[in-house]
Amino acid sequence: MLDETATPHRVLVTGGAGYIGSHVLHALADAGIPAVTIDNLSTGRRAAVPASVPLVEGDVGSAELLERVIRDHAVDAVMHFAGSIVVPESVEKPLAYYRNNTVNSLTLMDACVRLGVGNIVFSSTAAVYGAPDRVPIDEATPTAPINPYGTSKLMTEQMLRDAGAAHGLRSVILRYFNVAGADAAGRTGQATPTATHLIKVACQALLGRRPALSIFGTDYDTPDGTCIRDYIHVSDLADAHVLALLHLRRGGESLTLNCGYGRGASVHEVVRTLEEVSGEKVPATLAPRRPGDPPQLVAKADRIRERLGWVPKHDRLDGIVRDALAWERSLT
Ligand SMILES: NC(=O)c1ccc[n+]([C@@H]2O[C@H](COP(=O)([O-])OP(=O)(O)OC[C@H]3O[C@@H](n4cnc5c(N)ncnc54)[C@H](O)[C@@H]3O)[C@@H](O)[C@H]2O)c1
Ligand SMILES: O=c1ccn([C@@H]2O[C@H](COP(=O)(O)OP(=O)(O)O[C@H]3O[C@H](CO)[C@H](O)[C@H](O)[C@H]3O)[C@@H](O)[C@H]2O)c(=O)[nH]1
Repeated sequence: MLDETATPHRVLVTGGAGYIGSHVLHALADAGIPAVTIDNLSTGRRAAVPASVPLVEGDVGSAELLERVIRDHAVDAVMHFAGSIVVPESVEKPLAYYRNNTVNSLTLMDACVRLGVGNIVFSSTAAVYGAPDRVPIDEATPTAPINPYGTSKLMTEQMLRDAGAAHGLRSVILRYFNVAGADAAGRTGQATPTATHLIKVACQALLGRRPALSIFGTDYDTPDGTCIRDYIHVSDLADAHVLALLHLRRGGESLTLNCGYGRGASVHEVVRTLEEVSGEKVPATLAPRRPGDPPQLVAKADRIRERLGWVPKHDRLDGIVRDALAWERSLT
C-alpha cells in the first residue's frame, strides 16, 4: 500500500518524454500537481520533460521498476501514454505492438492493483472505432478496429473495465482523435522527425525538411475528395487529462470519453490553412489513397464537456497549424 507519511502524492506519467505526455507534464506543472515520469526514450526526448519532474529512464514493462517508482514517489494515480503509435508498423509487427501496448499495460495495471493505486487515465484512440460508416462518432459506436494498433488499445480498454469491476481500479479512457499543434509557449512539441501525422508532415514540407507532402487520396466521398479528420490541439488534450485526473482523485466514476472538437477539416483545408498562416506554398503532390484510411473521422464530443467540464481554448484550425509551424521552425 502507499506510504501515507510520504506526501504529497505524485501522479506517475508513463511516456512523459513523448509528444503528448510532455504537454501533459507541463500542464500538470502549471497546475502545481506533482508528477514523476517513466520513459525509455525510444521515441521521447529528455529535453521534453520539465525540469521539475523526475525522469526515471526505463521500461514500463518492468514490474520491478514500476513497483519501485510507485513506492518511492507515493504514486496514487497513473497517466499511461507509453506505447507504440505507428499504424502501418503495427500491421508489420503486430506482436511488438501487443507487447508494448497491451502486455505492458497489463503489467502496469497489475502493479496498480497490487500496490493500491486506484486511478488511471489511459491514452486510447479513435482507431478503436475502425472505419465507422457514420459521423459524428459517439462513444457508443461499436468498436471495430481495422489494425493491430487499434486492437492493442481496445484490449487495454477492456482490461481496464474488467480490472475496474473486479479490483476497484477506476479509469478515464480518453479516445483521442487527431492530435496536432504544440505548446503555444514553445516548451515542447512533436519532435519525431519521421512522424507521419498530416500537420507535422505539411509543416516539414513547407520548411523544406521533406521534399513534398503527398496528399493521400483525392477521390473520397467528401466535399473536396480528401479525407476529413477532427484535429484537436495537444494543449486542449493536455487540459482534458488534468481534469480527468482531478475527477478520479475526487472519487469520480470510470468514464470513456472521445477527445475532439466535433468538427472536421479535410486534407485540402489543412494545407490551405497552413498556406494562409505562413504566406507560403506547401509543396504537395496528389497521391493514391493510403491503405486503411477511413474517409471521415469526426467525434461527437459532448460527453467530455459534460462530464469533465472541459472547455477547449485552442480550437481554431489556424491556431493549431500556427503553433505546429512555430514549433517546427524552432527545431534545428
Ligand atoms: N499522437 C496521436 O495522434 C495519438 C492519437 C491517439 C492516441 N495516441 C496515444 O497517445 C500516447 C502518446 O502518443 P505520442 O503521440 O505522445 O507518442 P510518442 O511516441 O511521442 O510518445 C510515447 C512515449 O512513450 C515512450 N515509450 C514507448 N514505449 C515505452 C516503454 N515500453 N517504456 C517506457 N517508455 C516507453 C516513448 O519513448 C515516448 O516518449 C500513445 O499511447 C498513443 O497510442 C496518440
Ligand atoms: O503525409 C500525409 C499524412 C496524412 N495524410 C492524410 O491526412 C489525414 C490524417 O492522417 P494522419 O496520419 O495525420 O492521422 P490518422 O487519421 O491516420 O491517424 C491518427 O488519428 C487517428 C484517429 O483519428 C488515430 O488516433 C491514430 O492513432 C492517429 O495516428 C489522412 O486522411 C491521411 O491520408 C496525407 O494526405 N499525407
